[in-house]
Amino acid sequence: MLQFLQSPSSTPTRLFQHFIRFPNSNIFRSSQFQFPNRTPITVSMATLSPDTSSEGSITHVIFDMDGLLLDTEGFYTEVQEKILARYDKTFDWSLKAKMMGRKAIEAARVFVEESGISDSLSPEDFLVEREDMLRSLFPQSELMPGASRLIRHLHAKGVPFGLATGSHRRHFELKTQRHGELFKLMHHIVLGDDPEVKQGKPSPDIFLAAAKRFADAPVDAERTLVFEDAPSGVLAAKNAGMKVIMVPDPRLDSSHHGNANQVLSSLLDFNPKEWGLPPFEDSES
Ligand SMILES: O=P(O)(O)OC[C@H](O)CO
Ligand SMILES: [Mg+2]
Repeated sequence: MLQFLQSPSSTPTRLFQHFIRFPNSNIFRSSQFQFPNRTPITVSMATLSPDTSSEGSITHVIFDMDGLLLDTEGFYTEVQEKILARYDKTFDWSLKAKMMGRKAIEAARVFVEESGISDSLSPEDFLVEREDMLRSLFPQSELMPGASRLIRHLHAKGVPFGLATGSHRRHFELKTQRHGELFKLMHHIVLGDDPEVKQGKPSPDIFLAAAKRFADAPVDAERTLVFEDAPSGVLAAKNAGMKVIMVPDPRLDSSHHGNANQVLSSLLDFNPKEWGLPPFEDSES
């Protein structure tokens, strides 16, 4: 049974789920979720089969962090909803989709311009305003379902893996302060304020930098598998020539799924064998 978010304030309940398998073996999953105090939403999600060129070939793995390993995207949403409410505006998922995964200043520019408040609030002032609120929330960050299991599995099997997050150093430290033991298992970590990351996702900079830092670099981009939750991150991985599995929030519009090689509802659904990686020992996948 899948779990979604571990934060008690945002945990949805799955009301029902259907799976339909089509002849090309793509699986379409339709689920209805009930979020606390909200009307139920229905999510249809394609779990795309990996294309044949990726099967059996992955040698290295790169993880995104926010919204993929850590349940932190809700903090950004909460704070940005509060800021926009001051201008009698609503923060919705179409704007969220354009911001997530990006470097802070790049996301800030999108926020003030797309919401139409750039005459009243500069991107820099927006970052200052949200900073106090975020700093008090980030230490509460919880792991996403399946994150610990997957990281510990890859580590135990000797598969090289690293982290590539748009988060800058100060935020990274706050978000991971309760999860240091797990993040220490990463071979290396590339942050959004790394000098080599000239442009944030969807530029490939951060994934190219992460690929260069493996002990056995250079690595083959086509044999590198990225896990991402954000549309900008999926594009960044594809722009780097890598394979990408998207694990999106169910509220993200499914039009953003198309660029990924595979879309999963949860890291718990990942099947390493499909990608030539050692299978989990606690299940048949
Ligand atoms: O999703 P990440 O880990 O690249 O982080 C990006 C921002 O900090 C949050 O959207
Ligand atoms: Mg992310």
